[in-house]
Amino acid sequence: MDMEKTKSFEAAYLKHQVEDNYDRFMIIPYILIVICLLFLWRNLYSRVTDSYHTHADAYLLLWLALIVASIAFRVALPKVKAMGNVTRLDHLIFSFAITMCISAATLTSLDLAITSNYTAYAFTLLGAATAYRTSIAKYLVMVIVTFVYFNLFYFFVLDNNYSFSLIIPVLAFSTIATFIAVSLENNREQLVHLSSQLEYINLKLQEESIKDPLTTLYNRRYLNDFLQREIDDYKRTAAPLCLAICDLDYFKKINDNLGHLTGDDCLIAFANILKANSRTSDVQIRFGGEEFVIVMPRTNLDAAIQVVERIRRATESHQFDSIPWPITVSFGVTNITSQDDFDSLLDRADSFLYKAKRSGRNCVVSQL
Ligand SMILES: Nc1nc2c(ncn2[C@@H]2O[C@H](COP(=O)(O)OP(=O)(O)OP(=O)(O)O)[C@@H](O)[C@H]2O)c(=O)[nH]1
Repeated sequence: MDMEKTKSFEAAYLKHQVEDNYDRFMIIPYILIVICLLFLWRNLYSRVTDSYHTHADAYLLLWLALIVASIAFRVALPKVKAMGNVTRLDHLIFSFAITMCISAATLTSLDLAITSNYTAYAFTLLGAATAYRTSIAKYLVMVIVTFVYFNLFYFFVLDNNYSFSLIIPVLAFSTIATFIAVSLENNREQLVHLSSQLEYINLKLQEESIKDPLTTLYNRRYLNDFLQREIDDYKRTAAPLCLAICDLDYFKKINDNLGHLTGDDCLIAFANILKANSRTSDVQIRFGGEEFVIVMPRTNLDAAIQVVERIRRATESHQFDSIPWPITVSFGVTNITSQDDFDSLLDRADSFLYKAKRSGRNCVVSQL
C-alpha cells in the first residue's frame, strides 16, 4: 500500500514538474531565438568590420542551428503535450535542455579561443538550475554530459593544448549549478509534499464536517445542502422526490437499562440496516439522537413507502447485540409538492412520524 502511495506520488510529482517546465519552455525558445538573432547580426557585422573572429563560420552555424532547434522544439512541444504522455513530454524537454547545454559548451569553447569568456557555460548551467525542473539524476547526467562534451570539443575537435586551469571554472560552474538545482528541487518537493498533505487533511475535514462520527451517515449540515439541491432540481425537472423521517421506538429504555454504549451500538446497527435496505441513490442522514432522515430522489410515494416498510421489517426482525428485546422503528413519509419548500417538506414528514408514534409505533404513516 505504501509502495503504491509512493508510486502515485512520484507519478503526480513528475506530472507537476513537467507541467511547470512546459509553461516555461513554451517561452524559452522565443528568448533564445531573439538572442541568437542578435548574435547572428553581430557575427555577420563583425565579419565585415573586423576579422578577429577565429571561428566565424562555426559561430554562424551554431546560431543558425540553435534557431532551427528552438523553432522545431517550440512547434513540437504543444503537439507532444496534446498526446497526453507525460514521460514523452519530459523526454522532449530534457533533450532540448541538453541541446542548450551542449550549445553553451560549444560556444564557450569557441569563445575561449579569443578570450577567457565562460559566460555562456555559466549562464546556461545556472539558468537550467533555476528554470528547468528535473530529478537530481537527470540534472547530473546533463551536467556531466556537458562537461565531457566541452572537454572533447575544446581539446580534441578544436585541438587546443590540455590545460587543467582552463577546466577549473567549468568544474566550479558545474558544481555550483548542481548544488543550486538540487537544493531548489528539494525545497519544491517538500512544498509539494506539504501541500498534498494539506489537501488530504482538508478533504478529510470536509468529509468529517458532513458526517456523523458515530454512524458514519451524513449529518444535518449535509441534509441542509443536499435537500435544498434536490428541491431545486424538483422545481426544474418535476422529477418525484420523497422524504422519510424515522425514530427508534423506546430508545431511552436501551440507554436506561443497558447503558449508553449499548445504545450507541444499536444506533450503529440501525444505520447499517438503513444503508443495506436503501438504494444507492437514496441518502440517509442522522438527523439527531435516534432520529434519521432518508431522502429518496426520483422516487414516487408508493416506492418510498415500500423502501421504508422494508427497513421497518428488517429492524423488527434484526437481533441487536446485547439487547434482549426486539427493536422497532416508526416512520413518517411524504412526497414533495409544488407548494413545498425545505421546511414544509420536513415538517409534514415529521407530523406523520408523530402520528406513527401516536398510533402505537412500529409503523409507517404517509398522506395516503
Ligand atoms: N446511546 C445514545 N443515546 C442517545 C444518543 N442520542 C440521543 N440519545 C438518547 O435517545 C433517547 C431518546 O429518548 P426519547 O426522545 O424519550 O425517545 P424514545 O425513548 O425513543 O421514545 P419514543 O421516541 O417516543 O419511542 C434519549 O435518552 C437520548 O439521551 C446517542 O448518540 N447515543
